[in-house]
Amino acid sequence: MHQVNEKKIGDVILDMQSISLSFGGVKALTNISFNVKEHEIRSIIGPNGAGKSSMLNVINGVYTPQEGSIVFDNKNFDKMSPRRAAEMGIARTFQNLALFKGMSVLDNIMSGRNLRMKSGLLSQAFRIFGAEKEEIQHREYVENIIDFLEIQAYRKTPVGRLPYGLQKRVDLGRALAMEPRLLLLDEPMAGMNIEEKQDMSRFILDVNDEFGTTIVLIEHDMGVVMDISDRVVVLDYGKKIGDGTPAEVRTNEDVIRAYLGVEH
Ligand SMILES: Nc1ncnc2c1ncn2[C@@H]1O[C@H](COP(=O)(O)OP(=O)(O)OP(=O)(O)O)[C@@H](O)[C@H]1O
Repeated sequence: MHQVNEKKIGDVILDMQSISLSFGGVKALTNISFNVKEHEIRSIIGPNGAGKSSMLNVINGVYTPQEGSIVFDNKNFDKMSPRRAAEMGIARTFQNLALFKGMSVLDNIMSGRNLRMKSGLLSQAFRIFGAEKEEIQHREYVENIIDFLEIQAYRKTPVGRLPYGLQKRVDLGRALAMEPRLLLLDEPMAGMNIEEKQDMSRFILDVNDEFGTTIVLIEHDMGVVMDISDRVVVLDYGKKIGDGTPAEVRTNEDVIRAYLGVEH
C-alpha cells in the first residue's frame, strides 16, 4: 500500500499557468492551470480526447501552447522545446514505445544516457581524455537500472523479442537513464495484463521512492491511478473539471458525471 503520509512532498517544481492549445478549430486545452510538487506522483486523467496527451506534449515542448506559460524549477518558459526539456531533466516514456527493437536491452537503456555523456563520439572511439572512464561510469549506472527493474536476465536480448510488459519496463529504464528530475509517463499500463500492471505500479512507486523522481502520468486504468497518485488532475473536453487527492476527485460531482460513471 502506498504510504502517502510518510512522503516528503517538496515545493512546486512544475507550474502550468493558463495553458490553451488549439489545432485549427479544435480546442485541445482551454485555460488549464495546475502544479506539480517535488517528489509527487501526479496523474492526469479524463475520457478519450480530453486533452491528456496534448498536455504531456506541452510539458515536454513538443507542442507550443497559444496561451499560457510553463514554470519549471522557477524558470519561466513561454516556449519549451523538446531539447530544452531534456536538458532541464524532463524525461518521458511513450504510449507506443520508442525503443530500438533490434537492439539489446542494455543498448536501449544506454541510449537514454546519451545526453549525459560529455565526451563526444570521436574521443570515445579513440578512448582518450577520460572517455573510457566515463563510459564505464555510465555503464555502471545503466547496470544499476537493469538490476533495479529486475531485467538482468534479458540484458543481451533484442527488445523486440520481449513480451510487451517487459518492453514497457525497458522504456522506463531508458527514461531513468537520463536521471530525470521529472518523469512523464504516457499510459504506462496500456495493453498490460493484471500482473504486469501490478509490477509496473510497484516500479513506479519504487522509482518515486528510491530515486526521489517526481512523476506525472496519464493513465486510463482508474484503479491504478487512485492507488498510486498523490494528486490527480481531471480533464474533460480540454477543460479542467477536478484537481485534488484521489479521495477528493472520487467524490467530485463533475468528475463522477464526466468520467467515473461511464465505461472507458
Ligand atoms: N496533432 C493534432 N492535430 C489535430 N488535433 C489534435 C492533435 N492532437 C490532439 N488533437 C485533438 O485534440 C483533442 C485532445 O486530444 P488528446 O490526444 O490530447 O486527448 P487524450 O485525452 O490524450 O485522448 P486519448 O485518451 O484518446 O489518448 C482531441 O479532440 C484530438 O482530436
